[in-house]
Amino acid sequence: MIGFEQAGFSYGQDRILSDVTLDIAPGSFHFLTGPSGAGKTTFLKMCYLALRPTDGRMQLFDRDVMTFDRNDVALTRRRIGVMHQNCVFLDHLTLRENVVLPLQVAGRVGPEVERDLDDLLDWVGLASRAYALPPELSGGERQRAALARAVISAPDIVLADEPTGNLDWAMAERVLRLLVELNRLGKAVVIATHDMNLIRTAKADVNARVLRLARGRLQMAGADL
Ligand SMILES: Nc1ncnc2c1ncn2[C@@H]1O[C@H](COP(=O)(O)OP(=O)(O)OP(=O)(O)O)[C@@H](O)[C@H]1O
Repeated sequence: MIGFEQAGFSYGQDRILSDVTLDIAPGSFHFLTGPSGAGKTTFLKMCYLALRPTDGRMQLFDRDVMTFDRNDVALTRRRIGVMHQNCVFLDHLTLRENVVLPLQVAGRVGPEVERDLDDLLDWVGLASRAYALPPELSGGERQRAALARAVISAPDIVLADEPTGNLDWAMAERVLRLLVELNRLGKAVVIATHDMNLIRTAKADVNARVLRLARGRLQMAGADL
């Protein structure tokens, strides 16, 4: 699904990732951890084609990413849902309108989508907040709205960058549970996080692989987690 072979990434002269060899299989669950600035966001950006490796090889859905033209990138991104670290919403649109925006941009709205949207808002526990404006939402509501927006296109992969960063534990667990449910529905999930508690909690429920990024290298974390 996402395959890296001796892949690396540099911002100009600054080498961030080296020699990454990894396969993210359909339906798998990965945590990505490591110190601040280690390159977790950079790695996720490669996974959703915002960046391409500057060396080595990377495949996405069985195709070498270097062969993707703009159209391929746009089509492929629809198969990847992203919860960004600081998710941005359009403040003049309701939560419901913000969540459906990716489909609207892709010209894919209709009565069926409206139904799916209601189901999705219900699933994330935001049905009663559907017509609220983003500035009126709490941190936990924003994160769940970000998750709904990430999955509105029914992606095969869900990437989440610090999805529980500013949340209290009860809300963090709630967001985690939603991500675990998505994985049970067959989606590959990758979560970048500093929160070891979150990783331990998830490991009780899912067969998650923990990857640690440090000094530009990606390693499998030990069993002490
Ligand atoms: N667009 C950019 N141009 C140049 N350097 C960048 C760019 N984006 C990130 N960096 C640098 O790359 C390194 C890795 O950043 P990245 O955001 O991927 O780390 P991270 O592990 O996600 O950090 P955090 O946990 O703090 O979010 C950092 O040193 C950062 O300053």
